[in-house]
Amino acid sequence: MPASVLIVDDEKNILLTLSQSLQLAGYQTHLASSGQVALDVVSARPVDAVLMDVKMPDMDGLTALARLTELKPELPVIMMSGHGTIDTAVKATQLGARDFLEKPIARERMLVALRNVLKHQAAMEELQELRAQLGRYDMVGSGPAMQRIFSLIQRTAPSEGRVLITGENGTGKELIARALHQNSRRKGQPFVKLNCAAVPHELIESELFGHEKGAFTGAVSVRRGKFELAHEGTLFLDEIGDMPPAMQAKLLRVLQEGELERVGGAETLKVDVRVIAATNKNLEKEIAAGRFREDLYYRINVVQIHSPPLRERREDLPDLINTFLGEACAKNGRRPLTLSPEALAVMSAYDYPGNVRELRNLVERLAILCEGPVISRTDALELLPRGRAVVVPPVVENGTAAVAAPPSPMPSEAELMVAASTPAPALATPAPTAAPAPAPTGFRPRVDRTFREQVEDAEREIILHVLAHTHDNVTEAARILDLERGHFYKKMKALGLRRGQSES
Ligand SMILES: Nc1ncnc2c1ncn2[C@@H]1O[C@H](COP(=O)(O)OP(=O)(O)OP(=O)(O)O)[C@@H](O)[C@H]1O
Repeated sequence: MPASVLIVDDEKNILLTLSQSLQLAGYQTHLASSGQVALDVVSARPVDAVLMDVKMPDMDGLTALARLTELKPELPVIMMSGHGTIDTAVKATQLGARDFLEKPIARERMLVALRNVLKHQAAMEELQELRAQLGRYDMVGSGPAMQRIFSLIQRTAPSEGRVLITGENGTGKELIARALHQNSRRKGQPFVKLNCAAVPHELIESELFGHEKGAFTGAVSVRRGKFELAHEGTLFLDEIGDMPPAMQAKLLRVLQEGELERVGGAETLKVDVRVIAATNKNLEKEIAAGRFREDLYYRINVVQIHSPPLRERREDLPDLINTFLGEACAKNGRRPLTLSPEALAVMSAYDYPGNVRELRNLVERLAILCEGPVISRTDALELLPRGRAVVVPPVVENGTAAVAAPPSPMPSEAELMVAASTPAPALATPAPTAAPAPAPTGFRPRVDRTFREQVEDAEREIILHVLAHTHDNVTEAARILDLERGHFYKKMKALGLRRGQSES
């Protein structure tokens, strides 16, 4: 997707000339005739960089710059001036401008300045992403359930004992497995993961044990399996309850003897691997139903750690929300948002079927959509899936509930869409006052956005909605929308949407 540049100048000719030059160089452009319109544009749509004149009527460029950096601290702004004095340039830099161009603008100089600021920005975002990924292994929560988990991790990690982690999807089972590895003697060695539910049955043996060249059609070269890759480290077998019975027998042998053969191979290989398994199924029931081997169960279940669903440990919600909110604001270049007690009450009443993963995704949506700086009860209500949010009475100032409110209906899809769509026009023309009446479908056309922009708004909303429903599972979302996965990814990218914290 081309980078988008917002050009701010009160002179129409300059706007058009610069826009033409940038478009020829492959950029997408937005135009604003004043500082105020520029502020509206950046709060309404993704903009990668701003080119702004210093001298403008109404709001001068330096004031607009100060407001812009307050609104979007990460957004790179390049100032332009025909009356460039050292003083203005210094002031602009102090206010956060990344560069300063003198008018008349030399095309090449402008393109170099833009390339530089965008490169710098991309490097900063990558760094933030890495930090966020590292932070993922930090487990948040201080209630009794988490304390019990921490204590079990502390006592079990240094041993060689196999661990079975149980719990619903999204409750942090993988985090627990990683924490066990990180706190074990094996921590400098590999941590290898295999999701048994995600690999087709016919491929699982070669995934685990590897294969020799020519072992089956498609085995064009020798491949080491997860056990070999995890040698001296830890192998995390996620969703072990989905392992096919034939494989369960083969796994049992490796666990008992520490030996394996690659598919199609004659050589016996010795491996030293600590196995940690996880499941969202009740394995005792699976054994009773004949779907899981009892002997394997006893082999993997030396110590069991249960990760309870989030609805059973609501005491951790404030910590989790604050942590995720801080991460999401940093990741999306927003100033920190705070959660009002009313919003916390609404979020605490919801049951989170997708557990912590769902909470993380919801909070990231809040950080992107909420106009802030304080997240209100309405923001929280609009965020939660329709029909599933428990409507709690509003809270009065002293923090206690006011007269019980009648159960207010959840907003309709169309209302949510209008509330979530962005208010500001991209062009310098002020928006006409009267908005068109809603169409018979409930869709409310907007006169301040083009047809294409409104279609994109709707597409963005639909995708976010379905991703929230699938807990950020892109494959599943693509399936629901009947789109090819690659096309769905491209669409997300074109709309400026990112996959957020989803992990498979
Ligand atoms: N206690 C926690 N503190 C911080 N983040 C957490 C916590 N528990 C879970 N998460 C976050 O929730 C998401 C899901 O966690 P994780 O993948 O560990 O769950 P899981 O139980 O293994 O899920 P699945 O069964 O679907 O594989 C991740 O983004 C993880 O960082």
